[in-house]
Amino acid sequence: MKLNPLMQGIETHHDTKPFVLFIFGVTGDLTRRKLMPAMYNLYRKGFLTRFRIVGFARRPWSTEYFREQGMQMLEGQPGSADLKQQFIASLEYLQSTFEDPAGYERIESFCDGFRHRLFYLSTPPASYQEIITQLGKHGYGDNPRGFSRIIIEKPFGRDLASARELNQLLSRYFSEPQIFRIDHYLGKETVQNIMMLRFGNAIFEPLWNRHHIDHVQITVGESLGVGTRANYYDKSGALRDMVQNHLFQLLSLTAMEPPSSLTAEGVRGEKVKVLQALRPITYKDVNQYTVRARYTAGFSEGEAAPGYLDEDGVPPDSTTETYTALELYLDTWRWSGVPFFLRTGKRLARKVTEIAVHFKTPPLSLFTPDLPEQAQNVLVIRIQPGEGITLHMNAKIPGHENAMRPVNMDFSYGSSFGIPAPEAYERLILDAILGEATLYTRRDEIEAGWKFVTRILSGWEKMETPVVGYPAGSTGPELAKLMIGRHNRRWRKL
Ligand SMILES: NC(=O)C1=CN([C@@H]2O[C@H](COP(=O)(O)OP(=O)(O)OC[C@H]3O[C@@H](n4cnc5c(N)ncnc54)[C@H](OP(=O)(O)O)[C@@H]3O)[C@@H](O)[C@H]2O)C=CC1
Ligand SMILES: O=C1O[C@H](COP(=O)(O)O)[C@@H](O)[C@H](O)[C@H]1O
Repeated sequence: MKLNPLMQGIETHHDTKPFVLFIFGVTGDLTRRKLMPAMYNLYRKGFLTRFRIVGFARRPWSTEYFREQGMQMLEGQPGSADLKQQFIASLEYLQSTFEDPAGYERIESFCDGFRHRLFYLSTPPASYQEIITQLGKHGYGDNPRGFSRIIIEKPFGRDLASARELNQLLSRYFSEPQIFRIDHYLGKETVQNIMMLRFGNAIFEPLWNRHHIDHVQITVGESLGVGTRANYYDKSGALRDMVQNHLFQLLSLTAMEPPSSLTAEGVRGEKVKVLQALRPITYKDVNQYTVRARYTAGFSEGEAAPGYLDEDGVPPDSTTETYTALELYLDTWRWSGVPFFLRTGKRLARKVTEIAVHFKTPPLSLFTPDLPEQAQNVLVIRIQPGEGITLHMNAKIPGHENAMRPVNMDFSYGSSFGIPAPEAYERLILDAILGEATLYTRRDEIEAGWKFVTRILSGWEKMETPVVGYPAGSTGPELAKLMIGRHNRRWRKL
């Protein structure tokens, strides 16, 4: 493959076939912040040879205006102005509403000279059905001359029934290998590294089970509040927005059995078994194994922060949770009896995503201090920020006594590799172009996750589970501390 002379000399390993990418909802926030920079960076790094990006949205933009906007979307990205102009020249605009069949009839005319097509649905979820049906009815699910793929943003449904409905609709027009359901956590380097850590090193796997592991904590904390997204978020809440997708992906990768191959089917086949092995939380147990909460006024990063109910766009009678914590069990030989504690929330003390594997304490205590918690080895996989892995262990304090204290063994991506990790969307879009689906969620995975979560949602409704408060900028509600405290364990510091 010939490298563009303006490119920065980064070696590429894949050669993509010429394709047209249709972005539905191209005037929206996701395209501006993530998709356009990701496509540009793939181009800059030499992954894309011949391509066209067609923006499909309602606003009366022209192709010229779209290109101007496109340049603005690349502000702050590396590379010369000439390189950016080269990239921008591949943009075209198709103005239409999603409901108007005439818009879809024009799609073919943007494909001249290109055999392969991708349709990216970066739109309000309420529009997915309309767009899929229109694409299907216009025959874009089939493409005898090349590939035709569809990428769908989250949220994929809002419960089991709606996720199934969406899957059924998709399957009328597209086959499973043509469908790419996005979970951007799978595009994060550190998330991909979970499998490398577990299956690329011989030392962890023998310990990775109920004989040696006491419990696992998975935390996705955010310091930001709901921001400008109340309209979407208030109809969703933390359980739907974060647990069903991102936290369940982290759980699956942590708890899965080794796949027999690294193919999409091999990996996804093992991941789905984890979700299927989750012990269901019945409505009677919902208040024991789950916590729901929302932030009240407080201080976040040194500034006064309003409570959720006072955020713009949040209805005064909202009962949406901005925090949830779960105690989960996997009914498998490997994990029987090992609790998995999951928590996620907005407006917490800091932004942190991590998986902490807490190992059992030594069977006999020989050294001081004899504090079980300190003696516990913990392997912390830091997804973000400060990407890396830390092993907490105990070491002798220098001196004449046999005293010990916890110390850390650290691996940091920044200092070990010295190159910035690509943005999640970069990797994910490239994989869709290449037809590689390992980092996308399969139909049965989505449905298994929703099945578990929908049961909790109806339990909350039936038991009228209260939404307790936690101050903005805090480490979460007291109830979550009590939940984990019942087992003489406690959450890691946020
Ligand atoms: N933004 C983010 O950070 C994230 C977003 N997502 C998901 O990505 C998707 C897109 O999000 P986002 O970009 O924020 O959404 P926006 O609301 O910013 O953009 C919506 C887009 O859809 C277009 N649109 C809406 N209705 C119609 C219609 N009837 N006909 C034609 N065009 C229409 C809008 O066009 P116009 O403006 O011209 O009216 C706009 O381009 C959502 O599913 C969201 O959940 C997922 C993770 C993060
Ligand atoms: O999907 C979503 O993820 C973000 C958090 O993503 P991260 O990459 O910053 O960890 C979350 O803020 C948002 O509510 C949710 O829709």
